[in-house]
Amino acid sequence: MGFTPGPTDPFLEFMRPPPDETPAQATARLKRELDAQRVSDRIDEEIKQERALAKKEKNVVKVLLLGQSESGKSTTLKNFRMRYAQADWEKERNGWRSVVQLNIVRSITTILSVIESELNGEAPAQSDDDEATQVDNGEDQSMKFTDRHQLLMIRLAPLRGVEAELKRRLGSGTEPVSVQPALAMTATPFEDPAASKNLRKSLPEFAVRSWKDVLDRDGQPPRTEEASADLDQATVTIAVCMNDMKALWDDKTVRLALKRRKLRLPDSAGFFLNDLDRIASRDYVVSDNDIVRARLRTVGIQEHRLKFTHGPFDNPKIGMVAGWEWRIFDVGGCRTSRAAWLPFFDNVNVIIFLSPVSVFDQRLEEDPRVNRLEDSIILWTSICSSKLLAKTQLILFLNKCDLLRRKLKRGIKVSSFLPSYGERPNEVIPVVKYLREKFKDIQKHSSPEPRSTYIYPTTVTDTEATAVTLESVRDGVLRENLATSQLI
Ligand SMILES: Nc1nc2c(ncn2[C@@H]2O[C@H](COP(=O)(O)OP(=O)(O)OP(=O)(O)O)[C@@H](O)[C@H]2O)c(=O)[nH]1
Ligand SMILES: [Mg+2]
Repeated sequence: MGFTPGPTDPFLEFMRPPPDETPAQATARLKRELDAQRVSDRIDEEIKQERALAKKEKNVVKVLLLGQSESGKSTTLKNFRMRYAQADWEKERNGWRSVVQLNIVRSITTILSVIESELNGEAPAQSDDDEATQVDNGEDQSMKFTDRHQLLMIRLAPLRGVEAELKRRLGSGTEPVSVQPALAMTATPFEDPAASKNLRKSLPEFAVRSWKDVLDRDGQPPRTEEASADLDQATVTIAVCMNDMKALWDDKTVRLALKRRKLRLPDSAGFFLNDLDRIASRDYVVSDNDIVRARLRTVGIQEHRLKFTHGPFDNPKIGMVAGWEWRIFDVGGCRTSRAAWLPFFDNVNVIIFLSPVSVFDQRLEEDPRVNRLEDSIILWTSICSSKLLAKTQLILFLNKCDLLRRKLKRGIKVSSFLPSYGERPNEVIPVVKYLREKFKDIQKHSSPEPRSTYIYPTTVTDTEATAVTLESVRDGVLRENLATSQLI
Protein backbone atom coordinates (compact mmCIF):
# COMPACT_ATOMS: atom_id res chain seq x y z
CA MET A 1 0.00 0.00 0.00
CA GLY A 2 1.32 3.55 -0.89
CA PHE A 3 2.23 6.10 1.75
CA THR A 4 -0.01 9.21 1.76
CA PRO A 5 0.93 11.82 4.37
CA GLY A 6 -1.92 13.49 6.26
CA PRO A 7 -2.41 17.35 6.47
CA THR A 8 -0.39 17.64 9.71
CA ASP A 9 2.17 15.11 8.77
CA PRO A 10 5.85 16.14 9.10
CA PHE A 11 6.50 14.28 5.83
CA LEU A 12 3.95 16.45 3.95
CA GLU A 13 6.48 19.09 3.06
CA PHE A 14 8.99 16.54 2.00
CA MET A 15 6.54 14.64 -0.22
CA ARG A 16 4.94 17.70 -1.84
CA PRO A 17 5.84 18.10 -5.55
CA PRO A 18 8.09 21.13 -6.32
CA PRO A 19 5.96 24.24 -7.15
CA ASP A 20 7.75 24.86 -10.48
CA GLU A 21 7.38 21.28 -11.73
CA THR A 22 6.73 21.00 -15.51
CA PRO A 23 4.19 18.44 -16.85
CA ALA A 24 7.08 16.28 -18.18
CA GLN A 25 8.81 16.35 -14.78
CA ALA A 26 5.53 15.49 -13.08
CA THR A 27 5.08 12.45 -15.36
CA ALA A 28 8.67 11.31 -14.68
CA ARG A 29 8.17 11.78 -10.93
CA LEU A 30 4.92 9.82 -10.92
CA LYS A 31 6.59 7.00 -12.87
CA ARG A 32 9.49 6.95 -10.39
CA GLU A 33 7.06 6.82 -7.49
CA LEU A 34 5.09 4.03 -9.13
CA ASP A 35 8.25 1.99 -9.78
CA ALA A 36 9.38 2.50 -6.19
CA GLN A 37 5.97 1.42 -5.00
CA ARG A 38 6.12 -1.76 -7.08
CA VAL A 39 9.53 -2.66 -5.64
CA SER A 40 8.28 -1.97 -2.15
CA ASP A 41 5.16 -4.10 -2.70
CA ARG A 42 7.28 -6.96 -4.03
CA ILE A 43 9.57 -6.84 -1.01
CA ASP A 44 6.55 -6.78 1.31
CA GLU A 45 5.14 -9.82 -0.45
CA GLU A 46 8.45 -11.71 -0.21
CA ILE A 47 8.73 -10.96 3.49
CA LYS A 48 5.15 -12.15 3.97
CA GLN A 49 5.88 -15.40 2.16
CA GLU A 50 9.13 -15.95 4.07
CA ARG A 51 7.30 -15.38 7.35
CA ALA A 52 4.58 -17.85 6.37
CA LEU A 53 7.20 -20.44 5.38
CA ALA A 54 9.23 -19.88 8.54
CA LYS A 55 6.07 -20.29 10.61
CA LYS A 56 5.29 -23.50 8.79
CA GLU A 57 8.89 -24.80 8.85
CA LYS A 58 9.24 -24.01 12.55
CA ASN A 59 7.30 -27.16 13.21
CA VAL A 60 9.38 -29.26 10.86
CA VAL A 61 12.27 -31.35 12.17
CA LYS A 62 14.65 -32.73 9.56
CA VAL A 63 16.11 -36.05 10.60
CA LEU A 64 18.87 -37.87 8.74
CA LEU A 65 19.59 -41.57 9.29
CA LEU A 66 23.28 -42.30 8.78
CA GLY A 67 25.61 -45.27 9.16
CA GLN A 68 27.32 -47.90 7.06
CA SER A 69 25.41 -50.38 4.94
CA GLU A 70 23.44 -52.96 6.96
CA SER A 71 23.76 -50.88 10.12
CA GLY A 72 19.97 -50.81 10.52
CA LYS A 73 18.95 -47.38 9.17
CA SER A 74 15.96 -48.58 7.18
CA THR A 75 14.97 -50.91 10.00
CA THR A 76 14.93 -47.93 12.37
CA LEU A 77 12.78 -46.02 9.89
CA LYS A 78 10.39 -48.98 9.75
CA ASN A 79 10.05 -48.80 13.54
CA PHE A 80 9.23 -45.10 13.33
CA ARG A 81 6.59 -45.73 10.70
CA MET A 82 5.12 -48.73 12.44
CA ARG A 83 4.59 -46.60 15.51
CA TYR A 84 3.84 -43.12 14.19
CA ALA A 85 2.41 -43.67 10.67
CA GLN A 86 0.24 -46.71 11.23
CA ALA A 87 -2.13 -46.17 8.31
CA ASP A 88 0.71 -46.05 5.75
CA TRP A 89 2.40 -48.95 7.47
CA GLU A 90 -0.70 -51.11 7.02
CA LYS A 91 -1.02 -50.04 3.39
CA GLU A 92 2.51 -51.21 2.67
CA ARG A 93 2.28 -54.49 4.54
CA ASN A 94 1.41 -56.62 1.49
CA GLY A 95 4.25 -55.12 -0.49
CA TRP A 96 6.82 -56.63 1.89
CA ARG A 97 5.66 -60.15 1.08
CA SER A 98 7.80 -60.35 -2.05
CA VAL A 99 10.78 -58.92 -0.19
CA VAL A 100 10.54 -61.61 2.49
CA GLN A 101 10.06 -64.27 -0.18
CA LEU A 102 13.12 -63.01 -2.02
CA ASN A 103 15.13 -63.01 1.23
CA ILE A 104 14.30 -66.71 1.71
CA VAL A 105 14.80 -67.76 -1.88
CA ARG A 106 18.11 -65.94 -2.10
CA SER A 107 19.41 -67.67 1.05
CA ILE A 108 18.42 -71.04 -0.38
CA THR A 109 20.01 -70.43 -3.79
CA THR A 110 23.18 -69.22 -2.03
CA ILE A 111 23.28 -72.47 -0.08
CA LEU A 112 22.71 -74.43 -3.29
CA SER A 113 25.68 -72.65 -4.86
CA VAL A 114 27.85 -73.67 -1.91
CA ILE A 115 26.87 -77.32 -2.33
CA GLU A 116 27.59 -77.07 -6.02
CA SER A 117 31.04 -75.68 -5.32
CA GLU A 118 31.71 -78.42 -2.78
CA LEU A 119 30.60 -81.11 -5.22
CA ASN A 120 32.83 -79.61 -7.91
CA GLY A 121 35.74 -79.53 -5.46
CA GLU A 122 36.20 -75.76 -5.87
CA ALA A 123 38.29 -73.86 -3.31
CA PRO A 124 36.27 -71.67 -0.93
CA ALA A 125 35.85 -68.08 -2.10
CA GLN A 126 37.29 -65.37 0.14
CA SER A 127 34.87 -64.49 2.89
CA ASP A 128 34.20 -60.95 4.12
CA ASP A 129 34.38 -62.33 7.62
CA ASP A 130 37.42 -62.68 9.82
CA GLU A 131 35.36 -64.73 12.19
CA ALA A 132 37.15 -67.90 13.24
CA THR A 133 35.59 -71.05 11.77
CA GLN A 134 34.67 -73.50 14.43
CA VAL A 135 34.33 -76.80 12.67
CA ASP A 136 34.81 -79.93 14.74
CA ASN A 137 37.69 -81.95 13.50
CA GLY A 138 35.94 -85.15 14.43
CA GLU A 139 33.85 -87.48 12.32
CA ASP A 140 31.51 -84.66 11.17
CA GLN A 141 34.30 -83.25 9.02
CA SER A 142 34.25 -86.36 6.86
CA MET A 143 30.53 -86.12 6.16
CA LYS A 144 30.01 -86.03 2.45
CA PHE A 145 27.20 -84.96 0.19
CA THR A 146 25.14 -87.85 -1.07
CA ASP A 147 22.53 -88.58 -3.74
CA ARG A 148 19.97 -87.15 -1.37
CA HIS A 149 21.63 -83.74 -1.64
CA GLN A 150 21.81 -84.04 -5.42
CA LEU A 151 18.11 -84.75 -5.46
CA LEU A 152 17.38 -81.76 -3.21
CA MET A 153 19.34 -79.58 -5.58
CA ILE A 154 17.30 -80.72 -8.54
CA ARG A 155 14.03 -80.29 -6.71
CA LEU A 156 14.95 -76.78 -5.52
CA ALA A 157 16.25 -75.61 -8.92
CA PRO A 158 12.96 -73.84 -9.84
CA LEU A 159 13.71 -71.34 -7.04
CA ARG A 160 16.36 -69.77 -9.26
CA GLY A 161 13.60 -68.70 -11.64
CA VAL A 162 11.54 -67.36 -8.72
CA GLU A 163 14.58 -65.38 -7.53
CA ALA A 164 15.03 -63.79 -10.96
CA GLU A 165 11.35 -62.91 -11.16
CA LEU A 166 11.21 -61.35 -7.67
CA LYS A 167 14.41 -59.40 -8.34
CA ARG A 168 12.96 -58.06 -11.56
CA ARG A 169 9.88 -56.96 -9.68
CA LEU A 170 11.64 -55.32 -6.75
CA GLY A 171 14.43 -53.49 -8.57
CA SER A 172 18.01 -52.54 -7.78
CA GLY A 173 17.80 -52.65 -3.98
CA THR A 174 17.77 -56.43 -4.26
CA GLU A 175 21.27 -56.58 -5.72
CA PRO A 176 24.14 -56.93 -3.29
CA VAL A 177 26.64 -54.08 -3.19
CA SER A 178 29.23 -54.63 -5.85
CA VAL A 179 32.91 -54.40 -5.02
CA GLN A 180 34.17 -51.34 -6.88
CA PRO A 181 37.83 -50.67 -6.07
CA ALA A 182 38.08 -48.55 -9.24
CA LEU A 183 35.98 -45.89 -7.55
CA ALA A 184 38.70 -45.51 -4.89
CA MET A 185 36.16 -45.50 -2.13
CA THR A 186 37.03 -43.57 0.94
CA ALA A 187 34.89 -43.86 4.04
CA THR A 188 33.82 -40.23 3.78
CA PRO A 189 33.47 -39.15 0.14
CA PHE A 190 30.98 -36.47 1.24
CA GLU A 191 33.87 -34.47 2.69
CA ASP A 192 34.99 -33.57 -0.81
CA PRO A 193 32.19 -31.67 -2.57
CA ALA A 194 33.94 -31.88 -5.98
CA ALA A 195 34.31 -35.67 -5.84
CA SER A 196 30.76 -35.88 -4.56
CA LYS A 197 29.57 -33.92 -7.58
CA ASN A 198 31.43 -36.18 -10.02
CA LEU A 199 30.10 -39.35 -8.48
CA ARG A 200 26.63 -37.88 -8.45
CA LYS A 201 26.57 -37.88 -12.20
CA SER A 202 27.34 -41.55 -12.55
CA LEU A 203 25.52 -43.45 -9.82
CA PRO A 204 21.87 -44.37 -9.30
CA GLU A 205 22.29 -43.77 -5.56
CA PHE A 206 21.43 -40.11 -5.92
CA ALA A 207 17.81 -40.25 -6.94
CA VAL A 208 15.35 -39.24 -4.25
CA ARG A 209 12.58 -41.76 -4.10
CA SER A 210 10.45 -43.46 -1.58
CA TRP A 211 10.65 -47.14 -0.81
CA LYS A 212 6.94 -47.06 -1.56
CA ASP A 213 7.95 -46.86 -5.22
CA VAL A 214 9.41 -50.33 -4.87
CA LEU A 215 6.72 -51.81 -2.70
CA ASP A 216 3.78 -50.28 -4.49
CA ARG A 217 4.49 -52.33 -7.55
CA ASP A 218 3.67 -55.21 -5.31
CA GLY A 219 1.43 -53.71 -2.66
CA GLN A 220 -1.18 -52.74 -5.23
CA PRO A 221 -3.40 -55.35 -6.81
CA PRO A 222 -1.62 -56.64 -9.93
CA ARG A 223 -2.50 -54.54 -12.92
CA THR A 224 -2.49 -57.29 -15.48
CA GLU A 225 -3.44 -60.94 -15.54
CA GLU A 226 0.13 -61.77 -16.40
CA ALA A 227 1.40 -59.93 -13.29
CA SER A 228 -1.19 -61.69 -11.18
CA ALA A 229 -0.11 -65.06 -12.56
CA ASP A 230 3.55 -64.19 -11.83
CA LEU A 231 2.70 -63.29 -8.27
CA ASP A 232 0.89 -66.51 -7.71
CA GLN A 233 3.52 -68.53 -9.48
CA ALA A 234 6.27 -67.28 -7.14
CA THR A 235 4.15 -68.06 -4.05
CA VAL A 236 3.09 -71.45 -5.41
CA THR A 237 6.62 -72.50 -6.32
CA ILE A 238 7.87 -71.45 -2.89
CA ALA A 239 5.05 -73.41 -1.21
CA VAL A 240 5.79 -76.50 -3.33
CA CYS A 241 9.46 -76.30 -2.32
CA MET A 242 8.75 -75.75 1.38
CA ASN A 243 9.64 -79.24 2.63
CA ASP A 244 12.79 -79.46 0.52
CA MET A 245 13.91 -76.04 1.76
CA LYS A 246 13.39 -77.21 5.33
CA ALA A 247 15.31 -80.40 4.64
CA LEU A 248 18.19 -78.42 3.16
CA TRP A 249 18.33 -75.89 6.02
CA ASP A 250 18.16 -78.60 8.71
CA ASP A 251 20.80 -80.82 7.09
CA LYS A 252 23.93 -81.31 9.18
CA THR A 253 26.26 -81.80 6.21
CA VAL A 254 24.98 -78.60 4.64
CA ARG A 255 25.46 -76.62 7.87
CA LEU A 256 29.02 -77.89 8.15
CA ALA A 257 29.76 -76.93 4.56
CA LEU A 258 28.44 -73.41 5.23
CA LYS A 259 30.74 -73.12 8.23
CA ARG A 260 33.71 -74.53 6.36
CA ARG A 261 33.22 -71.98 3.61
CA LYS A 262 32.57 -69.20 6.16
CA LEU A 263 29.40 -68.37 4.33
CA ARG A 264 27.79 -65.31 5.86
CA LEU A 265 24.07 -65.40 5.20
CA PRO A 266 22.16 -62.13 5.79
CA ASP A 267 21.49 -61.33 9.46
CA SER A 268 17.83 -62.25 9.16
CA ALA A 269 18.27 -65.48 7.18
CA GLY A 270 18.00 -67.68 10.26
CA PHE A 271 14.82 -65.97 11.42
CA PHE A 272 13.09 -66.65 8.11
CA LEU A 273 14.51 -70.11 7.42
CA ASN A 274 13.57 -71.36 10.89
CA ASP A 275 9.97 -70.40 10.22
CA LEU A 276 9.39 -71.84 6.75
CA ASP A 277 6.11 -73.55 7.71
CA ARG A 278 4.54 -70.14 8.12
CA ILE A 279 6.41 -68.04 5.58
CA ALA A 280 6.61 -70.48 2.67
CA SER A 281 2.88 -71.22 2.79
CA ARG A 282 0.44 -70.14 0.08
CA ASP A 283 -1.58 -67.96 2.45
CA TYR A 284 1.39 -66.31 4.13
CA VAL A 285 0.49 -63.02 5.84
CA VAL A 286 3.40 -60.69 6.57
CA SER A 287 3.89 -59.82 10.24
CA ASP A 288 5.54 -56.71 11.72
CA ASN A 289 8.47 -58.86 12.82
CA ASP A 290 8.94 -60.10 9.25
CA ILE A 291 8.97 -56.57 7.88
CA VAL A 292 11.68 -55.33 10.21
CA ARG A 293 13.80 -58.30 9.21
CA ALA A 294 13.17 -58.11 5.47
CA ARG A 295 16.30 -56.76 3.84
CA LEU A 296 16.04 -54.38 0.91
CA ARG A 297 19.18 -52.35 0.33
CA THR A 298 18.50 -48.62 0.11
CA VAL A 299 19.34 -47.23 -3.30
CA GLY A 300 18.82 -43.51 -3.60
CA ILE A 301 17.59 -41.24 -0.85
CA GLN A 302 14.21 -41.98 0.65
CA GLU A 303 12.12 -39.32 2.31
CA HIS A 304 9.34 -40.14 4.75
CA ARG A 305 7.17 -37.77 6.71
CA LEU A 306 5.77 -38.37 10.15
CA LYS A 307 3.17 -36.16 11.73
CA PHE A 308 2.99 -35.91 15.47
CA THR A 309 -0.49 -34.75 16.27
CA HIS A 310 0.10 -34.73 20.01
CA GLY A 311 3.07 -33.20 21.67
CA PRO A 312 4.81 -34.98 24.51
CA PHE A 313 4.40 -32.25 27.06
CA ASP A 314 2.50 -29.08 27.83
CA ASN A 315 4.27 -25.82 27.43
CA PRO A 316 2.83 -22.85 29.30
CA LYS A 317 4.04 -20.45 26.58
CA ILE A 318 2.65 -22.21 23.54
CA GLY A 319 0.22 -24.72 24.92
CA MET A 320 0.29 -28.33 23.82
CA VAL A 321 3.05 -28.94 21.30
CA ALA A 322 1.14 -30.36 18.40
CA GLY A 323 1.36 -30.53 14.64
CA TRP A 324 5.05 -31.37 14.49
CA GLU A 325 6.31 -32.93 11.33
CA TRP A 326 9.42 -35.01 11.00
CA ARG A 327 11.02 -35.35 7.59
CA ILE A 328 13.17 -38.42 7.84
CA PHE A 329 15.77 -39.07 5.16
CA ASP A 330 17.08 -42.61 4.81
CA VAL A 331 20.20 -43.04 2.69
CA GLY A 332 22.22 -45.89 1.25
CA GLY A 333 25.14 -46.64 3.57
CA CYS A 334 27.72 -48.36 1.37
CA ARG A 335 30.78 -46.31 0.52
CA THR A 336 29.71 -45.66 -3.06
CA SER A 337 26.43 -44.17 -1.80
CA ARG A 338 27.91 -41.81 0.75
CA ALA A 339 28.83 -38.99 -1.63
CA ALA A 340 25.07 -38.49 -1.96
CA TRP A 341 24.76 -37.59 1.70
CA LEU A 342 26.28 -34.11 1.44
CA PRO A 343 23.27 -32.13 0.12
CA PHE A 344 21.23 -33.43 3.06
CA PHE A 345 23.58 -31.95 5.66
CA ASP A 346 22.11 -28.51 5.00
CA ASN A 347 19.78 -27.44 7.80
CA VAL A 348 19.44 -30.91 9.23
CA ASN A 349 18.23 -30.77 12.83
CA VAL A 350 18.94 -34.31 13.96
CA ILE A 351 21.20 -37.16 12.86
CA ILE A 352 20.48 -40.64 14.09
CA PHE A 353 23.72 -42.48 13.51
CA LEU A 354 23.73 -46.26 13.62
CA SER A 355 26.84 -48.19 14.47
CA PRO A 356 26.40 -51.96 14.67
CA VAL A 357 28.36 -53.32 17.63
CA SER A 358 28.41 -56.89 16.38
CA VAL A 359 30.62 -56.23 13.36
CA PHE A 360 34.03 -56.03 15.02
CA ASP A 361 35.11 -59.19 13.14
CA GLN A 362 33.52 -58.42 9.76
CA ARG A 363 34.70 -56.66 6.62
CA LEU A 364 32.79 -54.30 4.36
CA GLU A 365 30.98 -55.96 1.51
CA GLU A 366 31.98 -53.19 -0.94
CA ASP A 367 35.61 -53.23 0.16
CA PRO A 368 36.69 -56.46 1.85
CA ARG A 369 39.97 -54.88 2.94
CA VAL A 370 38.19 -52.73 5.51
CA ASN A 371 37.00 -53.79 8.95
CA ARG A 372 33.40 -52.71 9.56
CA LEU A 373 33.91 -51.32 13.04
CA GLU A 374 36.87 -49.30 11.83
CA ASP A 375 34.75 -47.92 8.98
CA SER A 376 32.00 -46.98 11.41
CA ILE A 377 34.45 -45.13 13.67
CA ILE A 378 35.91 -43.16 10.75
CA LEU A 379 32.40 -42.25 9.68
CA TRP A 380 31.32 -41.14 13.16
CA THR A 381 34.48 -39.04 13.58
CA SER A 382 33.81 -37.30 10.29
CA ILE A 383 30.16 -36.59 11.13
CA CYS A 384 31.06 -35.24 14.57
CA SER A 385 33.80 -32.97 13.22
CA SER A 386 31.81 -31.60 10.27
CA LYS A 387 31.41 -27.82 10.57
CA LEU A 388 28.23 -28.02 8.52
CA LEU A 389 26.75 -30.26 11.18
CA ALA A 390 28.10 -28.37 14.18
CA LYS A 391 24.61 -27.41 15.39
CA THR A 392 22.96 -30.71 14.55
CA GLN A 393 21.70 -32.86 17.38
CA LEU A 394 23.47 -36.23 17.34
CA ILE A 395 21.85 -39.45 18.46
CA LEU A 396 23.84 -42.66 18.37
CA PHE A 397 22.33 -46.14 18.22
CA LEU A 398 24.81 -48.85 19.16
CA ASN A 399 22.81 -51.40 17.24
CA LYS A 400 22.66 -55.17 16.79
CA CYS A 401 23.23 -55.92 20.47
CA ASP A 402 21.42 -59.25 19.97
CA LEU A 403 23.92 -60.34 17.32
CA LEU A 404 26.79 -59.22 19.57
CA ARG A 405 25.39 -61.41 22.34
CA ARG A 406 25.19 -64.40 19.99
CA LYS A 407 28.70 -63.86 18.71
CA LEU A 408 30.23 -63.58 22.17
CA LYS A 409 28.35 -66.70 23.24
CA ARG A 410 30.05 -68.57 20.43
CA GLY A 411 33.33 -67.65 22.10
CA ILE A 412 34.54 -65.06 19.62
CA LYS A 413 36.92 -62.74 21.43
CA VAL A 414 36.52 -58.98 20.96
CA SER A 415 40.13 -58.36 21.97
CA SER A 416 41.38 -60.49 19.05
CA PHE A 417 39.99 -57.82 16.71
CA LEU A 418 40.14 -54.81 18.98
CA PRO A 419 43.41 -55.16 20.94
CA SER A 420 42.67 -52.00 22.97
CA TYR A 421 39.78 -53.88 24.59
CA GLY A 422 42.46 -55.76 26.54
CA GLU A 423 41.50 -58.03 29.40
CA ARG A 424 37.97 -56.70 29.92
CA PRO A 425 35.24 -59.38 30.17
CA ASN A 426 34.08 -60.77 26.82
CA GLU A 427 30.44 -60.01 27.63
CA VAL A 428 27.76 -57.81 26.10
CA ILE A 429 27.45 -55.12 28.78
CA PRO A 430 31.17 -54.38 29.16
CA VAL A 431 31.68 -54.44 25.36
CA VAL A 432 28.80 -52.02 24.75
CA LYS A 433 29.98 -49.81 27.62
CA TYR A 434 33.49 -49.74 26.18
CA LEU A 435 32.28 -48.80 22.70
CA ARG A 436 29.91 -46.21 24.15
CA GLU A 437 32.80 -44.48 25.90
CA LYS A 438 34.91 -44.59 22.74
CA PHE A 439 32.19 -43.06 20.58
CA LYS A 440 31.43 -40.47 23.26
CA ASP A 441 35.11 -39.47 23.48
CA ILE A 442 35.32 -39.08 19.72
CA GLN A 443 32.28 -36.81 19.76
CA LYS A 444 33.69 -34.71 22.59
CA HIS A 445 37.06 -34.25 20.96
CA SER A 446 35.98 -33.71 17.38
CA SER A 447 32.79 -31.61 17.58
CA PRO A 448 33.52 -28.03 16.48
CA GLU A 449 31.47 -26.74 19.42
CA PRO A 450 30.30 -28.44 22.63
CA ARG A 451 27.13 -30.53 22.42
CA SER A 452 25.74 -33.59 24.09
CA THR A 453 25.11 -36.86 22.35
CA TYR A 454 22.37 -39.28 23.27
CA ILE A 455 23.58 -42.86 23.04
CA TYR A 456 21.27 -45.87 23.09
CA PRO A 457 22.19 -49.56 22.93
CA THR A 458 19.63 -51.01 20.51
CA THR A 459 18.38 -54.09 18.71
CA VAL A 460 16.10 -52.42 16.20
CA THR A 461 14.58 -55.72 15.10
CA ASP A 462 13.08 -55.89 18.59
CA THR A 463 10.10 -53.66 17.90
CA GLU A 464 8.83 -53.47 21.49
CA ALA A 465 12.13 -52.36 23.00
CA THR A 466 12.69 -50.01 20.06
CA ALA A 467 9.29 -48.37 20.61
CA VAL A 468 10.47 -47.29 24.07
CA THR A 469 13.75 -45.97 22.64
CA LEU A 470 11.95 -44.04 19.90
CA GLU A 471 9.63 -42.43 22.38
CA SER A 472 12.59 -41.17 24.35
CA VAL A 473 14.29 -40.02 21.11
CA ARG A 474 11.15 -38.21 20.02
CA ASP A 475 10.74 -36.38 23.32
CA GLY A 476 14.43 -35.48 23.47
CA VAL A 477 14.39 -34.15 19.91
CA LEU A 478 11.30 -32.03 20.48
CA ARG A 479 12.65 -30.68 23.72
CA GLU A 480 15.98 -29.74 22.15
CA ASN A 481 14.33 -28.16 19.11
CA LEU A 482 11.97 -26.16 21.24
CA ALA A 483 14.89 -25.02 23.35
CA THR A 484 16.88 -23.87 20.31
CA SER A 485 13.85 -22.07 18.91
CA GLN A 486 13.74 -20.40 22.38
CA LEU A 487 10.23 -21.47 23.12
CA ILE A 488 11.15 -23.12 26.39
N1 LIG B 1 19.43 -59.31 14.39
C1 LIG B 1 19.40 -58.04 14.06
N2 LIG B 1 19.26 -57.70 12.78
C2 LIG B 1 19.23 -56.38 12.47
C3 LIG B 1 19.30 -55.35 13.45
N3 LIG B 1 19.21 -54.17 12.82
C4 LIG B 1 19.07 -54.43 11.51
N4 LIG B 1 19.07 -55.77 11.30
C5 LIG B 1 18.93 -56.48 10.03
O1 LIG B 1 20.06 -56.12 9.23
C6 LIG B 1 19.67 -56.02 7.87
C7 LIG B 1 20.11 -54.68 7.34
O2 LIG B 1 19.36 -53.65 7.95
P1 LIG B 1 18.91 -52.34 7.14
O3 LIG B 1 18.05 -51.56 8.06
O4 LIG B 1 18.38 -52.72 5.82
O5 LIG B 1 20.33 -51.64 6.95
P2 LIG B 1 20.63 -50.21 6.28
O6 LIG B 1 21.52 -49.49 7.24
O7 LIG B 1 19.38 -49.54 5.88
O8 LIG B 1 21.48 -50.67 5.01
P3 LIG B 1 21.64 -49.89 3.58
O9 LIG B 1 20.29 -49.60 3.07
O10 LIG B 1 22.41 -50.86 2.74
O11 LIG B 1 22.46 -48.67 3.87
C8 LIG B 1 18.16 -56.24 7.83
O12 LIG B 1 17.90 -57.57 7.44
C9 LIG B 1 17.72 -56.03 9.26
O13 LIG B 1 16.60 -56.80 9.60
C10 LIG B 1 19.46 -55.76 14.81
O14 LIG B 1 19.56 -54.94 15.74
N5 LIG B 1 19.49 -57.10 15.05
MG1 LIG C 1 18.62 -49.02 4.07
